[in-house]
Amino acid sequence: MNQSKEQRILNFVLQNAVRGDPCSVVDTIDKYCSQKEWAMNVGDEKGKILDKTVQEANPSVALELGTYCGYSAVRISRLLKAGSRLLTVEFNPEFAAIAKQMIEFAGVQDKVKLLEGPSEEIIPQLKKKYEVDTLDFVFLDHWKDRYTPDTILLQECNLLRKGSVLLADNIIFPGAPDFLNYVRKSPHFQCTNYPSHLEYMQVEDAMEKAVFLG
Ligand SMILES: Cc1ncccc1-c1cc(O)c2nc[nH]c(=O)c2c1
Ligand SMILES: [Mg+2]
Repeated sequence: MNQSKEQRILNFVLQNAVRGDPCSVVDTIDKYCSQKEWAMNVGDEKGKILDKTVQEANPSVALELGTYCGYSAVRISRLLKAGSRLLTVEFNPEFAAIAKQMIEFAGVQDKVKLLEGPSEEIIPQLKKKYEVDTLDFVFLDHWKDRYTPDTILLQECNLLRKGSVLLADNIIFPGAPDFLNYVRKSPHFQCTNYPSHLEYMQVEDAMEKAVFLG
């Protein structure tokens, strides 16, 4: 049975990155996906915007929607202070299996909890099942059609507090026009746009930061 692209990415990391070194895992994925096979990791250019936003938020509890191979889970968790945690949600079981191994190889498994299933089912479970009070940071990088309903669901579940930071990938490509419209028109969010490029390509993309105002 021939391997998936995601398995090939993981194998390249296992053979070329340094176990327990999150930066080397991130750099090795970027090397493979820029030189060998494109894949939908946030990448290094938008990754630097993610880094700055995470460092500014300095979250105790962070949520990622869309784990994929674990690139941004490793990238985010490497910046978390002691005792902080990242919950990352992946719907696709094959991707979740790859990400689990990627997270363990990077040595960040004590900071990262990988939750497998649809975001609309997992978000309502965060308070009771995963002992979340409120979320300090949310990275939206799953499916563009879920950005708006999941942002509404986070509010309905009282998971956001004054100052909670949402950061959304792929605002231009593939694009999330309804999400952009929703957060920019809402009196409950203060928005900032960060122009960038699609990972590993010279195609325009952008990230949008939306800070919840309560
Ligand atoms: C897959 C793809 N093809 C061409 C252009 C862009 C994409 C693309 C890029 C991403 O960063 C994505 N992030 C999360 N979820 C996605 O579905 C996704 C899709
Ligand atoms: Mg993306």
